[in-house]
Amino acid sequence: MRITVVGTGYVGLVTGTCFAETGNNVTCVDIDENKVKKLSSGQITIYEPGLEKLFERNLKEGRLHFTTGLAEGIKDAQVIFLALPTPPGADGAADLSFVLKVAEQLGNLMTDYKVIVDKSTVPVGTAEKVHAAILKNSKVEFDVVSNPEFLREGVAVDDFMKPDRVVIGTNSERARKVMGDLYAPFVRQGNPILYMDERSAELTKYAANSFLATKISFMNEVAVLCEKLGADVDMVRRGIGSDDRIGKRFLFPGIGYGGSCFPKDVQALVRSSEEVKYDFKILNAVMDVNEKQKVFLIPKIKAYFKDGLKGKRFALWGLAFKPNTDDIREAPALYIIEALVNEGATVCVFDPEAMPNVKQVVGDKIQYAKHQYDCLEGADALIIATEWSVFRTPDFDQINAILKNKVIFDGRNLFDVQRMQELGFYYESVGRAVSKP
Ligand SMILES: NC(=O)C1=CN([C@@H]2O[C@H](COP(=O)(O)OP(=O)(O)OC[C@H]3O[C@@H](n4cnc5c(N)ncnc54)[C@H](O)[C@@H]3O)[C@@H](O)[C@H]2O)C=CC1
Ligand SMILES: O=C(O)[C@H]1O[C@H](OP(=O)(O)OP(=O)(O)OC[C@H]2O[C@@H](n3ccc(=O)[nH]c3=O)[C@H](O)[C@@H]2O)[C@H](O)[C@@H](O)[C@@H]1O
Repeated sequence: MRITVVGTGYVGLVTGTCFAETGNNVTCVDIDENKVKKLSSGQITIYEPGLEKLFERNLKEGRLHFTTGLAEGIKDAQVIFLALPTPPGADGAADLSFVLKVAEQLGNLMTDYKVIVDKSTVPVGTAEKVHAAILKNSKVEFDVVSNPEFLREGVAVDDFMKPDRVVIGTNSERARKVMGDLYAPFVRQGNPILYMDERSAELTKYAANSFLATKISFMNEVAVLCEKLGADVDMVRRGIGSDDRIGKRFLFPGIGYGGSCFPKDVQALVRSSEEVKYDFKILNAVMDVNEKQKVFLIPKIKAYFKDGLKGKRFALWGLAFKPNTDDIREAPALYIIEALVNEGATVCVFDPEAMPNVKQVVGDKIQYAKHQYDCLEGADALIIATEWSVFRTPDFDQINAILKNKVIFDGRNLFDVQRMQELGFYYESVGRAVSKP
């Protein structure tokens, strides 16, 4: 099939590459000239494990093309995916201007039947708005489909290639057939394509992200309670997760959910609810808990350093909002850095992938180490903000030798408390006992 993907950011590039991998001819369109230039010359623009190999192969074999020209990009396409940004507007609702602008342009450019697919995360009713925006200028038949994306950064290729489910929202039989054929190679494992109406598909995406965020905030509150009541959140997590009705995944407490999606999508669903005069109480609490959780470690750090944080030096491991990505959007580490710097502390950071992105935002307010152990030099304590694998089994002798005090504040519960006790570290984590040698 001939496919066009408009918007070649995270989702667009993964979508385009994976459809090319299953034999389709894909053109990716983006207004960012620099990005298109890089991608056309074989330079990948995002860090995503496993993507580069597929990208290079499909580019070389001529199934993947990049352009800044929308007209040229959609000329022969049977299906056009819109993978455009939907950032929060001033009131927290999703800003649809990117999507609707392209929809209006498409109306002028289309010369034969096409299926236009909303891949972006968009509020209920957007498919109808996109339809209306295209119809304003269009002289040809078309269908608009809602096909939300559920991939996670860091495992995006696997999530796209082997999805738990594919949601296709349309009432058009013609579009349903096209989408079914396109996704057939991805659902061979027996996972379903769920056909539904556009509105249900749109709400499914927000409900999924909001439910996952709720699980996380719930566990973060359980963790607080564990600390107050002397229970261990790891045990409680295992205890409840073994029940199939609850499930083991997304029960890890920590320093709050970040990233480009959970924070914005939970907020957008709350705004959508308000528009229909519904007070979504649970989600307001989920957001509240998450705000507090991002700086959960700060009071612990302040309580430890009774003489204040002014002049103290901290080593910080992990900047990305989660491991295996260089994405720092809404990363809890940034909130921790801000709080420490505001208290007059010095911070030296290390992250395997995200340091260039942090440098752009935070600049020389902090120091950047070349190696995870370099930033421990002269530090009063180590703080862990992202659970990269390289941080899970560090050389504790080296930490001990370099770090000024044997003090670790761990926002991701990486180490066994008993072991830290034996190693002689003062060690605080989330929802577990404190190791006080
Ligand atoms: N990042 C993720 O993990 C996921 C994101 N989503 C949703 O997918 C959508 C896209 O997200 P990302 O890929 O992360 O965004 P992104 O910000 O990485 O990429 C968007 C791209 O669209 C381009 N663009 C903007 N206006 C354009 C125009 N008029 N014509 C052509 N290109 C244009 C930008 O230059 C940029 O390259 C959002 O609605 C997001 O919520 C859904 C699932 C996962
Ligand atoms: O709509 C989106 O963009 C995507 O949002 C999330 O994916 P992503 O943001 O890439 O990352 P997750 O793995 O979901 O993690 C999100 C945040 O939750 C935190 N988290 C996750 C799991 C957990 O148990 N505890 C926890 O604190 C992570 O540290 C991270 O900050 C969803 O998992 C995807 O299904 C969805 O497609």
